[in-house]
Amino acid sequence: MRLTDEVRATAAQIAATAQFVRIDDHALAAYGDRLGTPPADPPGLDPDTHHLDDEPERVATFLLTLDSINFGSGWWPTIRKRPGMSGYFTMATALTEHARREGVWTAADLRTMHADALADVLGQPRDHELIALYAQALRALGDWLGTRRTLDVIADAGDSAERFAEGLARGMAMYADRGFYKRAQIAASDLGLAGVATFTDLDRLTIFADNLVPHVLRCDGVLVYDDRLAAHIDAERPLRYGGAQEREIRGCAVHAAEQLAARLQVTANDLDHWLWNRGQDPAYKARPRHRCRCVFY
Ligand SMILES: Nc1nc2c(c(CN[C@H]3C=C[C@H](O)[C@@H]3O)cn2[C@@H]2O[C@H](COP(=O)(O)O)[C@@H](O)[C@H]2O)c(=O)[nH]1
Repeated sequence: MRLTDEVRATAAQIAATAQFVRIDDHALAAYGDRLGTPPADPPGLDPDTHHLDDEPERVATFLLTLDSINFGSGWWPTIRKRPGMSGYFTMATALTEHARREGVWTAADLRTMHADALADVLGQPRDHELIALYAQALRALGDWLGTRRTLDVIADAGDSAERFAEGLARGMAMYADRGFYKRAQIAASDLGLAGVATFTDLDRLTIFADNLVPHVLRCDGVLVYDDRLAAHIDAERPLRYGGAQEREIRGCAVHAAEQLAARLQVTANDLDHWLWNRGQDPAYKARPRHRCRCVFY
């Protein structure tokens, strides 16, 4: 089964049997009106926080590096965030500044990545467990790239974002987010957004099941958590990766988004950017969202 079909099937299965999370069909039906018109500007990577002004090979390697550490939301309360920046943008900006100062890391640099050096680049404590996981993820990326150029790895996927995502998920355990493949899919999407990949099947991608898009849907009444789960999250207690509650939050979000995308006649990929950027609003950030310490989001 193709990767995105597996994600859609998993989400439908989870939604059909969920005990702790449900999709409110009335809120879903009315959500288009609540969302209003789609954002005027198409999704794009912010050039201030992403290293895009470089040779295509270096931009591609930079984005694959960034998306290989595009996780940690379960640790966000424990990291040093930059003023006014979310966890993701704290890490993306630090990596961008390093790339502009020292150049983009090559696969050989990645293979020998140490937590101490990475912590210094990201402005984080050297002994933080998330940084050790980031260093492990970057060494794995260096090994996976081997002697290949990033653009050649992209070319090997032809014009298919899905095939590229399948290659990441098969090649690196830290991308094998079974049933959701959030980072494998967002990596393909980001390479497309940056124009260093010309994928023609981005409409096959689902939303990227992180912890912010489900939170936006919950705040907006489309997802309803049972009282105990809601209290657990509102008390900022963590959820276990792969546990029923964590899977139901992500699965119901993916399934609701698939229905919403069809109803609004937008791609799930565009809907993701719409909802994720909606979630940057302080009103959403002010409410606790689910926290899960894993290497997938
Ligand atoms: N579904 C979805 N999840 C995304 C992104 C992005 C960034 N994508 C860039 C590309 C285009 C956009 O304009 C962004 O500039 C990060 N994340 C996830 O969010 C979480 C952190 O959030 P916060 O606490 O706010 O930093 C964390 O799990 C991270 O993995 C996205 O686009 N979609």
